[in-house]
Amino acid sequence: MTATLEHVTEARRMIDTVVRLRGVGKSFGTVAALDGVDLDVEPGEFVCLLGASGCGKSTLLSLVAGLDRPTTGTVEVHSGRPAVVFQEPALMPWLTAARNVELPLRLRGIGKAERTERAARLLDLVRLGEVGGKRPHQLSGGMRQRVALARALATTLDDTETAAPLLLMDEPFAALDAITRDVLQAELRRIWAQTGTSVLFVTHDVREAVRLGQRVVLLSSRPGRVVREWQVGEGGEELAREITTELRGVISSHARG
Ligand SMILES: Nc1ncnc2c1ncn2[C@@H]1O[C@H](COP(=O)(O)OP(=O)(O)OP(=O)(O)O)[C@@H](O)[C@H]1O
Repeated sequence: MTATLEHVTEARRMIDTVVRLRGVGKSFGTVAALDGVDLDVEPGEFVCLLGASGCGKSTLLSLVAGLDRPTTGTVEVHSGRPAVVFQEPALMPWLTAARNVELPLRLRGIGKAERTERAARLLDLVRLGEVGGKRPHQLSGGMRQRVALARALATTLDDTETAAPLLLMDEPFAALDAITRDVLQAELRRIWAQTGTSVLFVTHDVREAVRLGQRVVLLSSRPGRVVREWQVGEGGEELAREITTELRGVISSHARG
């Protein structure tokens, strides 16, 4: 077991980029959603993609997830199974929390004993160890989103494989109340640090981006292009103000255009 984990760590060290986008453009008919986007995500890196509504954030995430193809440019993803978490948890209502987490393992043909054990471990990781037997309607919105996160981790984390894990998150906390959102942001940072997964997190909330990301990438409005990016260090408040000013500039220049 130790040897396997060492192999995994070594292999992850050898991959220098999990996501690499070069000159990516995407058009829907006459609507240019993205244009000339270059973006890298390194193994274990937490990148927040920030932009106003309609700037192409979800489109970019769906290209990385392989749900759609770019019109121009290249999308390379070096991850065995990237997992997506959306704003809505999209759980199967007839399955318990534990069975929902097991689902991606079941689809990969992993046997009952192993998937039960892995699902229990992941539910512990998201601090839902006590509620594995409950169905989605018996859980709060925040708990349902924790189950969705555990299910995504079941998809992308794998003790026995060498591929880098990757979580793609599309405004996953936007539908939650402020207190629950605050708690889940802290939980996500803890889980990211514990699992070493790369995260590409889409948001229109500057504070959320600065709180969560190691790097914040600002997209312009239609077509979405990378305008600027920041490494997040100390002084989050000041950085949030600087990014907000830049975001407002991007929105007003779009409104004039
Ligand atoms: N399947 C599609 N067909 C046609 N137009 C689309 C399609 N998907 C996205 N678009 C358009 O592309 C642009 C970018 O959409 P996208 O959903 O990626 O933006 P977003 O930044 O995620 O927005 P929001 O924050 O509001 O979710 C929008 O103008 C949208 O109307």
